[in-house]
Amino acid sequence: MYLCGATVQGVPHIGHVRSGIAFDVLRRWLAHPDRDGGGLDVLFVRNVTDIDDKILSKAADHDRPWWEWAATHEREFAAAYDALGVLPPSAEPRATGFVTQMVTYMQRLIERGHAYEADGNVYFDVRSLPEYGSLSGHKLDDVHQGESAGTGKRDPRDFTLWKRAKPGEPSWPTPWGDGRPGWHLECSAMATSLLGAEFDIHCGGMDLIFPHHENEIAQSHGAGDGFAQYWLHNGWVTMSGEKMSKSLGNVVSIPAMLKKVRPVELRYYLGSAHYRSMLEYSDGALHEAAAGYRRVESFVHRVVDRVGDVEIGQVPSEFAAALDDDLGVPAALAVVHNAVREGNTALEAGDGEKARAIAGQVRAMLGILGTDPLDPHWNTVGADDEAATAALDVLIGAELERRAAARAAKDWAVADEVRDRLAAAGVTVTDTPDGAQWALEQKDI
Ligand SMILES: Nc1ncnc2c1ncn2[C@@H]1O[C@H](COP(=O)(O)OP(=O)(O)OP(=O)(O)O)[C@@H](O)[C@H]1O
Ligand SMILES: [Zn+2]
Repeated sequence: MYLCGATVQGVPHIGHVRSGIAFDVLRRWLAHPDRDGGGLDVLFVRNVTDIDDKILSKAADHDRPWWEWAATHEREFAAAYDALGVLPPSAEPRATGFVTQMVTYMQRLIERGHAYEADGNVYFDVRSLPEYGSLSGHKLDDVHQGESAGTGKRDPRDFTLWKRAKPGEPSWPTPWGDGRPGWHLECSAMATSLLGAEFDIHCGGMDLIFPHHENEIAQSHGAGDGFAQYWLHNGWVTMSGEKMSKSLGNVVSIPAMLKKVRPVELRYYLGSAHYRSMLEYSDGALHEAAAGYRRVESFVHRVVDRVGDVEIGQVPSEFAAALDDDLGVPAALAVVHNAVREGNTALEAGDGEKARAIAGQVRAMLGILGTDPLDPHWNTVGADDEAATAALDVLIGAELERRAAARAAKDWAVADEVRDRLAAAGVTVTDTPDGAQWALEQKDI
C-alpha cells in the first residue's frame, strides 16, 4: 500500500490526519488473521514531501532554513500520528532522499517519448498518453494542471516533472541542469522504488484524484509500469459543510482537540465515519462519539474487574463482512455496539464467562479500528498523565492555599509572587466562585 503523506509545510490539523487513520484501519484489517483467507503481509509506505514551493516560501517568511522548517513539521506530523495510535509505516521515504531515482525515472520517460526537456525544466507530454484522464474522468480539453505556465511547455496541459533551479533555492544536479523535483514525480519514484513496478493499493485524500494521482498514473504507465491496482480516496473533515483548511481558517489543531477529549476518543471519532464520507466536525458530534467510546470501554473494564483478564478473541463474521465491503466502518461499529449491549446483559445476568467471551470479541474488533481500550499504547500514556496530574494538583493546591492566605492577610506581595511563579511554570490560575482553578497553559499550535 502507498499513502500520499504530508507536505510538511505546517502543523497538522485534524483533517490532515484523517487519511492516516482511515488507511491504518485498512492496513490492520488486511493483516488480520481473522480475514477470509488469512492475514496478509502488508508493506505500507507513507511518504513525506519535504521539498515544495510552500515549504520554501513559509521557511523564508519565518527566516528559517527550508530543511529545518520541513524537519520541524515532519516531527509534528509524526507526533500526531503517534498520539492517535496510527501504526508506523513500513517505510517513510522523504522526497529529497529519492532524487537519484527521480532522475532515472525521467530518463525512462524521455526515452519512451512521454517527456521532454525545455530550458532546464522537464515536462510530461500529456498528449503522448491516450489514456490520460482515466482516473479522474477529465477530458483532455478540460485539463488545467493548476501550476504556473512554465517556460518551454509544448502544451499548457503538460505538467512539470522537474523545475529548473532558481537562485537561492535548493537544487540537485541532473543531465538537464540543476533543479528540484515536481510533486507528482516524487510519489511515482518513491512508490515504485519501494513497492515495485506494480503494487496493490494507492490511497490519499479525494483532492489528490486530480491532478496528483492522475499524473502519477500517467508517469508510471508512461514509464511502462503497471503501478497501483486499486485507488482509495478519503473524504474531508468539514466544518459547516466546508473543508477544514488553513486557508479558510476553520481548522482545529490536534492539541486543541486533546484538551476536549482523550487521544483514543479523538481517534475513535475521526475513524468512525466511512472513509469516503465527509466527516462534519462539531463539538457535539465529538462528545457524542467520545461518550459512545466510553460505553464500549467501560464494558471491557467492568468485565476485567468482575471476571478477570480478557484475552483478545476473534472478530464476529458480520464485522468481517462489513470491513470486506469497501471498509464499511459504520456497519462494523454497529456490530461492536450490539456486542456491548449483549455483553452488558450477560454481565447483569451474572454470566461472567459469556461477558468475558464477548469482551474478547470487542477487543479484537476495536484493535482493528486502532482503539482497543486495553492496548498498552493508550494505557501507558493515560496512567502516566493521570499520576502526574494528581501529583501536580497536590503541589499547586498548596501554592494556591498560600496565595489565598496571603490575600486574606492583604499581603499582596506574597500573593503576586505565588501567581508569578505559577505563571512562569506555565500554570494559569482562574478565580471562580468555587475557589481558584488551575490549568496548564497549552501551546496553541
Ligand atoms: N479537511 C480535510 N479533511 C481531510 N483531508 C484533508 C483536509 N485538509 C487537508 N487534507 C489532506 O491533507 C493534504 C494536505 O492538505 P493541504 O496542504 O491542502 O492542507 P490545508 O489545511 O487544506 O491547507 P490549505 O488551506 O493551504 O490548502 C490534502 O491533500 C488532503 O488530502
Ligand atoms: Zn503522492
